[in-house]
Amino acid sequence: MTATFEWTPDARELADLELLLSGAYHPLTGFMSSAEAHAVDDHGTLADGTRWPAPVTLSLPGDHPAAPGDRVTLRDPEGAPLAVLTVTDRSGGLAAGPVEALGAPEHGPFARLRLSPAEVRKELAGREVLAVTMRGPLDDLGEITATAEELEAAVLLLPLAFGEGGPAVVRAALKARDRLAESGAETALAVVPLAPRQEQAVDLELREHVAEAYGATEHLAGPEPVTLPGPPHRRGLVVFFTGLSGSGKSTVARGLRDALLERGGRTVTYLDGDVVRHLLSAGLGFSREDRDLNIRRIGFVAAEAARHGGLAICAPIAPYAATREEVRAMVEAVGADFLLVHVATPLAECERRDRKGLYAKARAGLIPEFTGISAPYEEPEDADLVVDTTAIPVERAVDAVLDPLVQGGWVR
Ligand SMILES: Nc1ncnc2c1ncn2[C@@H]1O[C@H](COP(=O)(O)OS(=O)(=O)O)[C@@H](OP(=O)(O)O)[C@H]1O
Ligand SMILES: Nc1ncnc2c1ncn2[C@@H]1O[C@H](COP(=O)(O)OP(=O)(O)O)[C@@H](O)[C@H]1O
Repeated sequence: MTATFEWTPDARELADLELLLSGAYHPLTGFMSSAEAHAVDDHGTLADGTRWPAPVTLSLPGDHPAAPGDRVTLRDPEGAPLAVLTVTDRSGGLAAGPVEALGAPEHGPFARLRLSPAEVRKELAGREVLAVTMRGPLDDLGEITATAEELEAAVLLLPLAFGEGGPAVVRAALKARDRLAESGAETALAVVPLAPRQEQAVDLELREHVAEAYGATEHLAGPEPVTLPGPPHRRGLVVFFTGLSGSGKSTVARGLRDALLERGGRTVTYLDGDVVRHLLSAGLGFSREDRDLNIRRIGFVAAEAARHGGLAICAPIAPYAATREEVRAMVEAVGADFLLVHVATPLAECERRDRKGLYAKARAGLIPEFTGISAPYEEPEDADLVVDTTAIPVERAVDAVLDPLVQGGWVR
């Protein structure tokens, strides 16, 4: 019996899916099996000997029930169905098989410029085409106009828009198109959601394949973007405190917030653990699943604040290392910095303080899954700062966090 399941691929996989469906990855029509991906890695060829530079795969956790013969509806993060994958192989943590589109995908900015290879080939039919794939601005158009003239070719700008920087690349391509038009070159433009590959040679070869699918007879790779991160005092920053209940997270986090507001110069979002649990995470308990969801929600809000250059302070227990790492990745993905502060006050001292009487209750077995007593706290191995508040006044603990922020240039 064929069963139908659901899955939401990650951003890179969704970008690959779009290219599979649009024909930009011709002759590929689906995701590769792990054997096919290895063959591509080892020999640079598909099973039939066709050259192909990069694995195009879809990860599916081992405990996902889809088996060969089943169908999986692939959805975007907002839940819109994009395609159906008919599973032909499940090994190596992957799901392989052909994909079929389900309606037209929804796009964000510059949706009207997401032309398919067939549309572009039709527009430029019968012409020599010089395709220029770009991930950053084209400062010097001389080489492009000279090559196009020599080949008597139309220019096809293919901004490779993926991730946060995507819209900026498309804006750069639109500018270049205007300047090329002024110089009299016939110019077309299509946005291609091709995520960069780590190895430059692989990336270049894949760009060439995609350009060819769009009808290119020649391909020029635009310069790599030079990303100069802004100065630290303008970059987003998340200061994420973690530690046992009673270790001093809230006290130090509040002190830091107040010190920053007194200095001025940065907008501060303070996500207090208790306030979060009353609003954002109301209804969640203290199972591993609920704690993880709580921390992901905090991370999401903090990353949104940091995306726009804000400084966010969070102070939950956050007992699990993997979840803290997820939050670090979420924050770094929006181009902001992440500072993990381990408030490493030992359990004995937290229990001695027992500010809310919770440790006594936990010892008496009245609170199940209490961190440090009957639930784990995974000590961070990746803390950027460690502060033990056992024997220091609050002001010193606050300075221990504020000083590195000033030293690092995040706060002036
Ligand atoms: N079972 C159990 N374990 C740990 N803590 C408990 C529990 N039940 C209630 N509380 C109270 O909830 C506060 C911790 O909530 P957090 O949101 O920071 O926890 S977590 O990060 O989701 O693990 C924590 O507050 P703080 O003392 O400010 O850390 C406790 O007061
Ligand atoms: N150096 C210090 N830094 C922070 N808290 C301290 C310090 N010394 C003593 N404390 C006391 O420890 C307790 C910490 O509680 P709290 O900040 O609510 O911890 P958490 O948010 O980690 O549960 C407070 O009663 C605070 O006054």
